[in-house]
Amino acid sequence: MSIEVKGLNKSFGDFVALHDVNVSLPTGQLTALLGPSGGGKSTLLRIIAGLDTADSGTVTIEGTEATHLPPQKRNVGFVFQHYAVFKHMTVAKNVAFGLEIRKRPKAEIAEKVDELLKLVHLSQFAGRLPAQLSGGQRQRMALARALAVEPSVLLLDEPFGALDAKVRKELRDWLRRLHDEVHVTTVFVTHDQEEALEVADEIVVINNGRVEQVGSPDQLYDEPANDFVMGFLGEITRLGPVMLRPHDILVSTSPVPGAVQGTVSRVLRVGFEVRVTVDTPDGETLVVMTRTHARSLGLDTGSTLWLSPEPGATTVSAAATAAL
Ligand SMILES: Nc1ncnc2c1ncn2[C@@H]1O[C@H](COP(=O)(O)OP(=O)(O)OP(=O)(O)O)[C@@H](O)[C@H]1O
Repeated sequence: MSIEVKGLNKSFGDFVALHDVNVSLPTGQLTALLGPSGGGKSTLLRIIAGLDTADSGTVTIEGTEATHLPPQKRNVGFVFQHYAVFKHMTVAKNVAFGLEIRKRPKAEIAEKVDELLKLVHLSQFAGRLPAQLSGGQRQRMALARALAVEPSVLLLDEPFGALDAKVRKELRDWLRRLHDEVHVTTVFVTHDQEEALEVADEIVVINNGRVEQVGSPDQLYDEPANDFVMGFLGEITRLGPVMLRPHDILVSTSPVPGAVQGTVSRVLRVGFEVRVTVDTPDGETLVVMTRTHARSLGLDTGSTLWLSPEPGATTVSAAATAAL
């Protein structure tokens, strides 16, 4: 294991930011810490980096007990959303910085900087100042700088958070490719489920200071541990005793044994999908997504429908979801 976090607790005054957090992250993997704002993702990352201390619990990095080690002794590289770059230094100098303070030989530094700038596709900008780069280019420079000292672990806190959607998506694909090339154990924080599902090998879902589930994108999607995980990864709706995805509901215009009966209150066509809002006799409103054109089913406001989960649909119990 590259990173082992055991029994971690952290409070700020009365506020519990992390509650008995346990995670094991294998070497070489790209892991996302995913969850809503304020859930504790950054606090966990900062404690792994050594920028913050836990009230109790341990952090082990590559087999070394690191709980009380200062950041510079942990062999971690980090990149934060509001990158701290040296504004007066060129891109090449920024990347070389960590190696220079470690007093590496000049030739070795030059070679390493060259190699890293190639890796992040910034070779032609080596002589520019950070202010002369775009936001995405600056983040790539920050990644090259973090990688320069060959950390055993790379920690990224919403590294693309401040960038516009298109650049964000490009950098996301690029990070995945970079990771496939370099294989350094990487942990990144995101509140964007699509980003986590697309990029990560493994996702740690964190909410209210607790780990809700750890798993591959497929595991989380196909076997969500609870309604929170399922709802955070996409839209869910309640159908009788279960929660499920709106497109996993079978619609019938004639009675089906065991199905939930309801009345259509709205039909909305969005491209190839039809979103049908249905009111049930016990006062619930749910949304069904169907690709069949509503007209072919004869659906209209006021129609009666019978709804049941598609065979094989992923469902979680609705018992604990009263608070949703
Ligand atoms: N230094 C601090 N003092 C007091 N409270 C703090 C401090 N740092 C974090 N918190 C609180 O701890 C909780 C978790 O914060 P954290 O930054 O870890 O969340 P997050 O999941 O990373 O959220 P975001 O995506 O918004 O960054 C928040 O409610 C935050 O207000």
